[in-house]
Amino acid sequence: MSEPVLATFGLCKRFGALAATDDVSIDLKPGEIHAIIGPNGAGKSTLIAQICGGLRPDAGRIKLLGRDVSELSTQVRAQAGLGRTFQISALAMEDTVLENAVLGALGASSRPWRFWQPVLNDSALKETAMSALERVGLAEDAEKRTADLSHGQRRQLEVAVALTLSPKAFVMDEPMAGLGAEGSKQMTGFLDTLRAEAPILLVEHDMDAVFALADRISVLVYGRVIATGSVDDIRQSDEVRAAYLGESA
Ligand SMILES: Nc1ncnc2c1ncn2[C@@H]1O[C@H](COP(=O)(O)OP(=O)(O)OP(=O)(O)O)[C@@H](O)[C@H]1O
Repeated sequence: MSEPVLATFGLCKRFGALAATDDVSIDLKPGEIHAIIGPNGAGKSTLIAQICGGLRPDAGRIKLLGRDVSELSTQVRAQAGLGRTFQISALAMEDTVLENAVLGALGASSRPWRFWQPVLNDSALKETAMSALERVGLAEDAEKRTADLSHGQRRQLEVAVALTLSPKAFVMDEPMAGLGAEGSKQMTGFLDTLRAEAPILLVEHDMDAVFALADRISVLVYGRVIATGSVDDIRQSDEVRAAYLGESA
């Protein structure tokens, strides 16, 4: 069986008396999309923040490609291959599409920040950024102001920014949010192709997308993983239906 690209071991995070994540051990295997679902407040964002380095776990470890990254900063984890997209856009709206992508590529660059040279004159960074924009179908919009993109295009740009880091694993927080039916369908198709590049840990409320994409689903309820399995396993689980799916049925 193939080694996981990303794995958590017993992650815990408490906010006062509340266990936002409680002994969460999940993994992400090469080529797969592993979806994390759960009701509002289940701990999904807390889990992602711990994996990506924004929140320090009270207990537990995180490994990326077998390397313990638990003590590393968000930026170093990104440079080590953790590609992240956010629930709320982290793009600079007044900058162009290309500038946003170049800034992403700069995060991956191991060269020191050459502030005497305008970033956009760095042809290597620009090339990396343009090739990421091409991958997501935004090359023709490179000179547009990011604020002038549609919501769906901004989501694609976020993926392009993550792509500039040549990620070994993606962690995506609700990439379908606000996209509408057609946009979700397009993004679903895109993520389906992206898994060949790097596996995706996908937090998503859009169950059509989750059921279409996920190789495995883990269900988080009150900070605990109550089930992990295939789409069929999860759909047929009485425990999951009672705890989660039943809510919206
Ligand atoms: N900084 C914080 N301080 C206190 N409580 C917090 C903090 N962050 C999250 N929580 C609480 O921890 C629990 C888990 O929150 P989290 O945002 O991780 O859930 P979620 O599954 O991502 O929810 P949603 O689907 O609504 O995004 C919630 O009860 C939330 O109120």
